[in-house]
Amino acid sequence: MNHTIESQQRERVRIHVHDTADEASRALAREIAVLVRDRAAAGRAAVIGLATGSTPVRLYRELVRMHREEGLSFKNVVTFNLDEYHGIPRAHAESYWRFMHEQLFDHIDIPPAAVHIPDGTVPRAAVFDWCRDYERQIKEAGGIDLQILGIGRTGHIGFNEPGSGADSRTRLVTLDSMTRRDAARDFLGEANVPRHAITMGVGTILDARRIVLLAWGGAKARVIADAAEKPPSETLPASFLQQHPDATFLVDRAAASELTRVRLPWLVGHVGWSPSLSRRAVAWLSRHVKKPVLKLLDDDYTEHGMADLLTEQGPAYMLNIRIFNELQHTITGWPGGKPGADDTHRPERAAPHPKRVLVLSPEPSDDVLGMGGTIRRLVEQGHHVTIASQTSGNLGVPDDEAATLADFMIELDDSGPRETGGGSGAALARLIKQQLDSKSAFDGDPPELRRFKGVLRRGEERAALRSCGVSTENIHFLDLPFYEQGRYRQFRAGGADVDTMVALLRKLEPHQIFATGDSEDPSSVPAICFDVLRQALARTRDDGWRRDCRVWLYRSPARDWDIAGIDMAVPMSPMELSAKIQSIRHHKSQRGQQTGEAWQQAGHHDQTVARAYDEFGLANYEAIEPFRQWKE
Ligand SMILES: N[C@@H]1[C@@H](O)[C@H](O)[C@@H](COP(=O)(O)O)O[C@@H]1O
Repeated sequence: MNHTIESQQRERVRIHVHDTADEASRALAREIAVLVRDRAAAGRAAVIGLATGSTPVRLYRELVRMHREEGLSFKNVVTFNLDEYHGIPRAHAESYWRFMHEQLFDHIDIPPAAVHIPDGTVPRAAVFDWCRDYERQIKEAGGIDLQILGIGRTGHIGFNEPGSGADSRTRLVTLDSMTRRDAARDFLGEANVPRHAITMGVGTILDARRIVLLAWGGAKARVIADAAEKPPSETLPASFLQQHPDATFLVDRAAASELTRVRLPWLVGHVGWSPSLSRRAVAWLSRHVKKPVLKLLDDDYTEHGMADLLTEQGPAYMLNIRIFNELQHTITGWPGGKPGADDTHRPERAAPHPKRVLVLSPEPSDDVLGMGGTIRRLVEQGHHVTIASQTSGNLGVPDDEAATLADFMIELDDSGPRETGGGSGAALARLIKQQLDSKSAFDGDPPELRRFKGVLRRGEERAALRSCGVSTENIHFLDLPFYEQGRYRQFRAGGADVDTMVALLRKLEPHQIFATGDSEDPSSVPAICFDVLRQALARTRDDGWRRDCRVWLYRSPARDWDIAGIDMAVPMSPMELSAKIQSIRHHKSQRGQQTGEAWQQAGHHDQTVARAYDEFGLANYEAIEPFRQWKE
């Protein structure tokens, strides 16, 4: 394994970091095209192992484009898919069979007989023989030339969960609880996620001549670093790829962010100590040696590879105080700026006051989850707060929630048209009930049902924001078209989405924009919403109001932030935290979709940030909502 340079010395597998997932996907598509064409020229088949999930979607789009625009033919291609849920029919909306056809096979000229996907409908008693036959077919095809992989947060490849050995073969497996939780969104509730799957084994995968594992977004960063830098072990099946002679991880910047060369570069070579890197290093050291910053000694620095930082910016006493002050200055109870105060060391400017503040929420509940406490403060401190929910979020509403509301409306109507007015509402409710009754588990919702579910989320959003003090006329629902016309993993934002965003920005001319989703999985709703904002900001770059506008990022509910990356920390008292939790609980349709309710997670994350500030030697708050300033 001689591929590493100094900064990559901890990496036990080849890793290519691309700026974006699109760029990485295009690079892999080019590699596949070369393989396919070379084999065609030699009169031979190219055997490719394929993966499902959000991750390879961009790759498949690019291959379809190459087929349509560049004449890339798949007539000599044979494919073997990694895995499939067991116990769901092919027609199920979430079957991998359907996924592969919708994403790729229906759009290219691959012969149907050349496509192999594990069969999730094989009866339990026949699975063992079926799996052996799958292995035989792979061998007969000459083995896999190139295997494409995604990675689950448990470190699984295919559905080889922790505990899968390096010599495991194609078989029936039980899904891990984290994997089922991650799939809960697609299946509208964890309870609907199948418990079993058929998957190629780790050994089957390792037999491929070349392997490329793809990963995008910050949620994958930890598992990518572990899979690349820790010794191979069954607890993290992707780590076995280290033992393969030709395996590559192809990742975007966000997914690379936990690699030692990115997170702790001073441990693997000489670095230039920029202010932000010094801050990160000191925060890390304090956590690592479990000492508040003001107690760090020169020896602590030198023993942890930071002697040159001391030489440049020390001694420890001076450096400690400087970083202490920097982090101290991120804390503010005035997220819109403190009017009339000296703002030299405050995260936000004092003037103008009040500010026009725009809070963007990818789906209706993201705003209160990420910054419910801060929204309340901004309103209390007299700012003009407008909230815009970018998408309707209707895909996130379980059927039974819609049924409950429809029943309620029908009941009102049945109890006497005079009192209720009767009429169109109840007629709609009856239509919704009909649609729910006749809907198969395999299909998407008809447009009326989606609108109805959207209305439900609007009601919840208004209730949640009302409890934060925001008045109803300041709540906008953008219903961005990419979401209304799409479904999970198939979203595609376009000009109409950006136009909507630009129109809102120009109407409000905000001094502050709060948004989220910047380093998420690029096919997730928050990431697409952020990208739409980014494009709208690029289009309005020369508008006069932009000179006085700051963009703040709030944290997505699923992840912790290192305190060194926080530019503004808004503390909450125990009362304020419980008020925030009450606001979140108004999003009733979102409850019970997974173990660990959203409000518990949000509270837990805010308390984790507060604890990190405390352990660093700053004030001890109940909870903190963190923000980062975004720069183009
Ligand atoms: N069986 C699939 C894996 O093959 C995939 O890699 C993983 C990650 O999915 P995503 O790409 O959506 O993050 O999900 C599932 O568990």
